[in-house]
Amino acid sequence: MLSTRTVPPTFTYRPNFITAEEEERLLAKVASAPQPKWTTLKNRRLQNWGATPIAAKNNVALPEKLPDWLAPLADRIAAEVDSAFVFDGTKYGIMPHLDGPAYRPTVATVSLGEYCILEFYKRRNLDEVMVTGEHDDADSQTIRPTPDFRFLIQPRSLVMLQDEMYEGYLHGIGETWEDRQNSRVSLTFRVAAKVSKLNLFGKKR
Ligand SMILES: O=C(O)CCC(=O)C(=O)O
Ligand SMILES: [Fe+2]
Repeated sequence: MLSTRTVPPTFTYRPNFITAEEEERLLAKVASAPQPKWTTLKNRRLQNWGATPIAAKNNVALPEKLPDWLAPLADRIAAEVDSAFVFDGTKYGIMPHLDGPAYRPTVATVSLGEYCILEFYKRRNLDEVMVTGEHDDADSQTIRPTPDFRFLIQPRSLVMLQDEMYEGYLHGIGETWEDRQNSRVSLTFRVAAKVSKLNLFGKKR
């Protein structure tokens, strides 16, 4: 961390939020998901569970339950969490971005397997990229500015970005050049801002 004084209070870091046994169970569940559940991005792949805001539908999400292996963890974070993304592999980092308005301004991330360096950049103007959970590393050739602050995020920890940290700062993950023992898997939990009253079959709930 470069400076504690400038970090807004809406950043939360809880080391050892889950136990090593829970971490192992979650990693096994992620690994056993059926192949079509994975979407491959440039530098990582993702699984989406629960509500997914659909950009083409003005970010309205279809209601969908979290699976049994994610729901208890989501409940421990907040009762209303309805959306989870699983990311695998961040060796090449993630460009600074905002998670965007499709979700309420809180994101909670549980890290598994490996550490990462989470970097924050104060948002300078309102035109800066707005991207949602599926954004990827499209412009990874861009030179990164120096972050305003950065944190070492350990596996099994919980990170929460809320309000000012969610909306007033871009976040990204630094590239890691050294060979690593493990790949990093992250579980990001959010609450969709707008959920449709229709279920998956187009019928009213
Ligand atoms: O993997 C992480 O810790 C965060 C990923 C992220 O920022 C995102 O997918 O929006
Ligand atoms: Fe993000």
